This record gives sequence, structure tokens and C-alpha cells, in this order.
Amino acid sequence: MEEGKRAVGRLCSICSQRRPALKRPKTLEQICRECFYAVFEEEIHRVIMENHLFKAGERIAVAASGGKDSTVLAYVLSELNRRHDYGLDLFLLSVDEGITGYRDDSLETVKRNEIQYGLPLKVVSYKDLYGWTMDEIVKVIGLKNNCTFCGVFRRQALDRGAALLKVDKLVTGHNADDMAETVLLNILRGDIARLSRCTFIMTGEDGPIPRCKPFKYTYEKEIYAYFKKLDYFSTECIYSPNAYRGFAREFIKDLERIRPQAILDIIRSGEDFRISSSTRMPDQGTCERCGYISSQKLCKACVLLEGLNRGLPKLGISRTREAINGSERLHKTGRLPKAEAERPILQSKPCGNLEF
Ligand SMILES: Nc1ncnc2c1ncn2[C@@H]1O[C@H](COP(=O)(O)OP(=O)(O)OP(=O)(O)O)[C@@H](O)[C@H]1O
Repeated sequence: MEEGKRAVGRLCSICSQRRPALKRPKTLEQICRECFYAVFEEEIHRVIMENHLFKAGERIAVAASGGKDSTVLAYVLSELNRRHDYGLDLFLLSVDEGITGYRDDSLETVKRNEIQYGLPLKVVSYKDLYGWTMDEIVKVIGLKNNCTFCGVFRRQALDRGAALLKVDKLVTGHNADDMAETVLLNILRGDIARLSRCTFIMTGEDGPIPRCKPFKYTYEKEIYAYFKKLDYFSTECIYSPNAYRGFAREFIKDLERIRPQAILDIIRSGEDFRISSSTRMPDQGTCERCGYISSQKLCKACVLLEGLNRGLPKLGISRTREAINGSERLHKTGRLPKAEAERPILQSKPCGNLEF
């Protein structure tokens, strides 16, 4: 009896046939590789089906950075598409931010993934869209606020690339850890508008290109990518010293070490927040200059770009009175105060000059 119990203890707790290869962080079960692949992929399939993420015949772009999450996403989605006959046309979409020694290398990975998974790849670049690479932006703005430029520009670049590919939806590799981190950051910033939508699995359904996050509940992609020997790029961005986000990430990792379920609990807490009906939410419109969605006259990318092009790179990010006045005026009226408006434009490319 005692012997039998020990033998069972050494077998996979799902199939009871093979030796366990890992302890699942999510459930703490000891399972074998084959059962891990099956439950990992099946959970993503269930999330896709329960949330009605796709319809047969849709064209879907996977936002592919070459990193672990988007590589696993491209791989798993193409497997599930075949296995369950979703009927999707899948594409890879990459944004080249122009970061030498980082994005050029990760794009090489995506180019290999294009061949490995048989998915057509489209690359859009900041240089073509905005006239600036991140290397050039960092030279004028330094390392402190560059992530603001990169985040704002990437968001639009993905939408513009998706429009060029004529896809119906864009999927990103944001995972449970990313989402828990964003919930926490929005609480810390008191950003009610973002908090209310940051846990949605699908956003922008009323905009040009809905986005979804099939990995919303997934946090074992490291193990999956490692076991499957997927070809991904694992270096951190050379310009990302975002200390605040870094602390939030470490805090969540510490919580996960003590109680793995904490990640899913933070996401559920975010989902359960209700916005008081008396809270005024921003009205959505379109940017006067480039036509992108915006709650102000000019979208954030156009304000940042105007600052770069006029040699006022802190416009829209700095908290100095001058920069706040300038960016508020630009956001609200589409015009700069006289002194700044008279500065010569250094580069005249409007934001996102690709068809949208
Ligand atoms: N340059 C890019 N091109 C295309 N998609 C991107 C790019 N950067 C980020 N994304 C998308 O946004 C998601 C989250 O971005 P994040 O910065 O966490 O990516 P990462 O850590 O570089 O890579 P990954 O999330 O793939 O491991 C990615 O999973 C990917 O879908």
C-alpha cells in the first residue's frame, strides 16, 4: 500500500503514466511535459472560445516583438487555428522602433519565425511613420522619458500596420503578469479611466482595429517556450530604465513566489472595480491632425512629435510650467503658445503618414 502510494506520487497527476517534468506554478500540480503542453494550449483555446475572440474568416495580426510572449502566442495560435479549425488568416506584425543593438536583433528572430510558422510578416518603422528612430529620440530626450515616446508611438504604429495589413483584429502577447502590473500601476496613479479598461480581454471594439490579449490568464509561457525550444529573443530593451514599473513588477514577482494565485487575484480585483456613475470619463474623438483616436484636439503622438520637430522634446511629458502650458494648449486648441509656435520646425513629417 505504502509502496503503491509512493509510485503514484512519482507520476504525472493528470495522466498517471509518465514522470512529472514540472510543478505547474498556477496549480502546483506535478505534471509531465505532454500534459503540460495539452493543458497550457487547452486553457488558451478555452479563453478564446469563452470570450468569442475570433470569428471564422477573420484576418488576425499577431503583434510580434520577437520576445517570449509574442513568440509563444504566434506559435500557439497557429497550432490552435489548425487543430480547432478556427478559419483565421494569421499574420505577424512588427514595429521597428529603431533601437540599434536591440530591435534590429529581435526583428531577425521574427523573420525566422515567419519561416518557421509560415506566417507572412509586415514590419512598420518609427522612421517611416514619424521621421524619428528611438536612437535619435533618446539623443534629444535622454534616458528618463524615452519610454513615453516609445509607448505612445508603438500603440499607433501597431494600429497603422494593422490597417495596412487590412486585418480585423490585432492580438498582443500581454500576459497575466503584465496585466496585474498594469492594474497595480493604475491604482497607484489613481488613473480611473485606464483602471476601468486595463483588464478587458478585448479593447477598441468601437475603434478601427480591436485588440485582444489571449494570454490574459497565462503565466507559464517561460516553461512552455523553454520546453518547446521556441526561437525567441530574450534581451531587455537597452533604453528601458522605467524604475516605477520595475518596482511594481518586482513586487508582483515577490507576491507570486509566496502565493502564485496572487497574480490572478489582482486581475480579478481589477475586473471587479466599478466606476462611480458620477466620475466624468473623457470623450473620445479623433485627432485634428492625423485622424487617430483622441480625447483632445491633438493626439498624444502628435503633441510629442510637434515637440520633437520644434526642438522642444519635453513638450507633453515634462512637468515644468512652460511644458505643461505648451502641451495643454496644443492638446486643447491644436496650437502652441506664440513663442513656441514661432520656433522653426526641424523635421516636417506628420505623425503616422501611412494610410490609416
Ligand atoms: N516592437 C514590437 N512590435 C510588435 N509588437 C510588439 C512590439 N513591442 C511589443 N509588442 C507587443 O506588445 C506586447 C507586450 O509588449 P512588451 O513590451 O511586454 O513585449 P516584450 O517583453 O518585448 O516581448 P514579449 O511580450 O513578446 O515577450 C508583446 O507581447 C507584443 O505583442
